Amino acid sequence: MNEILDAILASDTAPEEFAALRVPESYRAVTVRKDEAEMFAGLTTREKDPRKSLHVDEVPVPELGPGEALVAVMASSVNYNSVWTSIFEPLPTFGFLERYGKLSPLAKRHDLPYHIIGSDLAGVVLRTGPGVNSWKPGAEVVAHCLSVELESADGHNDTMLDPEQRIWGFETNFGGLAEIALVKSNQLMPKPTHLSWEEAAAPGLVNSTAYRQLVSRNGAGMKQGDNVLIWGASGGLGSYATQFALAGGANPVCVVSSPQKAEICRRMGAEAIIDRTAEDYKFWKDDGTQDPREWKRFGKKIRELTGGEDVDIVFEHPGRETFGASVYVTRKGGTIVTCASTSGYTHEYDNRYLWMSLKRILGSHFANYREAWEANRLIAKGKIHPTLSKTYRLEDTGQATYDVHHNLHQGKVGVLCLAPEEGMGVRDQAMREQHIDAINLFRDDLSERTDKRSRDVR
Ligand SMILES: C/C=C/C(=O)SCCNC(=O)CCNC(=O)[C@H](O)C(C)(C)COP(=O)(O)OP(=O)(O)OC[C@H]1O[C@@H](n2cnc3c(N)ncnc32)[C@H](O)[C@@H]1OP(=O)(O)O
Ligand SMILES: NC(=O)C1=CN([C@@H]2O[C@H](COP(=O)(O)OP(=O)(O)OC[C@H]3O[C@@H](n4cnc5c(N)ncnc54)[C@H](OP(=O)(O)O)[C@@H]3O)[C@@H](O)[C@H]2O)C=CC1
Repeated sequence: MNEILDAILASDTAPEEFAALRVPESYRAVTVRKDEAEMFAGLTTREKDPRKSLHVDEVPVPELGPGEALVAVMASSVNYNSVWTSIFEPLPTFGFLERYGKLSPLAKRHDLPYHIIGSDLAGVVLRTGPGVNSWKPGAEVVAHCLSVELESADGHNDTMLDPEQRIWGFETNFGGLAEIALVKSNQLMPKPTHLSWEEAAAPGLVNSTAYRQLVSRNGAGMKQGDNVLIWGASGGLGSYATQFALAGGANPVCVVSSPQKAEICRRMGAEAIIDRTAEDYKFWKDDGTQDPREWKRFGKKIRELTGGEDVDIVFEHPGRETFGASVYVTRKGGTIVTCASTSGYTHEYDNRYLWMSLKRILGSHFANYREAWEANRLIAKGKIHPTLSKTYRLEDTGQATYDVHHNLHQGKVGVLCLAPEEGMGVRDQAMREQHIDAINLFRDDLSERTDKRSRDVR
């Protein structure tokens, strides 16, 4: 592994030298273990502690198949699906691996008693399998997390509709929170040259998801001037949705839960911000009854901020707790676009407000190949920026995941895999300088941001 790291850090290693490097037999990876899937039985969701279920194990390098690549992972990031996996909710992920394993002998490799998690990476291609021509050893890449087989016509227009669609590192094995990852080569995209490894690894999953959900014609198809209500506007998904709204000429109405998060939204350029903690909305009177007066109070607040207008689009993901309010506050003919249900997946809303006002609810999930590519291109062009706030070592992924589980984080949380420290891997310093303030906007404090500007990055 040291030889691989030296070759990457040298930054002028030729592709043929990368191809000649010996791939080790094993590597360190963050795993959950099948025999621990019941370890949190009887505990509440909040009590389930990722620090107990996530391990850093030495695992064998998987056999490389046709159309695949082995990537040396410099950095990865924590996604909320890392939280779901680590608390074995809503299902232990081993069922996904077992089902995938039935597909073919190659897919059977994924069905193991341990699951290497992680759905983002930035790193360097080490080896490619038969049939891979576009990517060579030594290429600096990021990977999106769409794994598809594409043997069925169902997915030929929109690869998210493939019946064998899976999220890499969640529904497949050999994910990105590791020193080496196995991906299909179609997941690979060029690493943005102005970003460090951990910055480049941060946007992938959430940026692509927000792009489809909000911008793409497969999602809400946001247009200039739209009012867009964004829940968790400084969180993983929301921090990209807010940027897309601002960059696309829409008006984000950002919902957050603290003055610090409100300040981050302001720094991004948003003006309409609601602190849900300060406003103390109680959309539910008890576990089974919502309070429409609270929906109305929320709607009035939105109207105050928009000059009397209702929202064209609600960017939904909290789910059960907010969904009734989201349907209520959407304007006539508007769209509630949802990709998740963090607070509970059985939603309740008053359907009269949906049909009488001709609103629509739209389901959205990750992004197809093309959308993921377009979302990464926007990062590479400096139109949309990573929202990395903090970076952990691979050994501390449990703590990093705990932070996200308990909503202690801002934006995205990064993990250094092979990268020995933050700030490495920048290839276009001039472009970085142009965007440095935006890149560091989510960093914890100003002094850290100043450090990052002046550090001599490799
Ligand atoms: C990019 C990042 C994303 C995120 O972070 S998303 C958030 C994290 N993800 C989640 O929380 C989702 C986790 N996944 C799940 O909870 C489950 O994954 C699903 C609920 C989505 C699906 O569960 P399943 O048990 O796989 O569902 P079934 O499709 O109901 O399959 C069971 C059997 O039911 C059959 N079936 C499906 N639809 C029908 C139908 N309409 N009529 C009759 N049968 C049906 C199937 O074929 C299959 O059958 P057979 O067991 O024999 O294979
Ligand atoms: N289908 C898909 O493709 C994808 C789905 N997801 C899912 O989306 C969800 C969010 O992911 P992500 O943005 O990365 O997570 P984060 O935790 O980074 O951000 C979510 C934000 O939502 C807000 N929030 C959480 N709970 C509630 C609540 N009960 N009411 C109102 N706001 C709430 C919080 O912001 P604040 O406290 O400031 O209000 C929080 O910061 C997860 O369930 C994840 O699994 C994520 C990516 C892709």
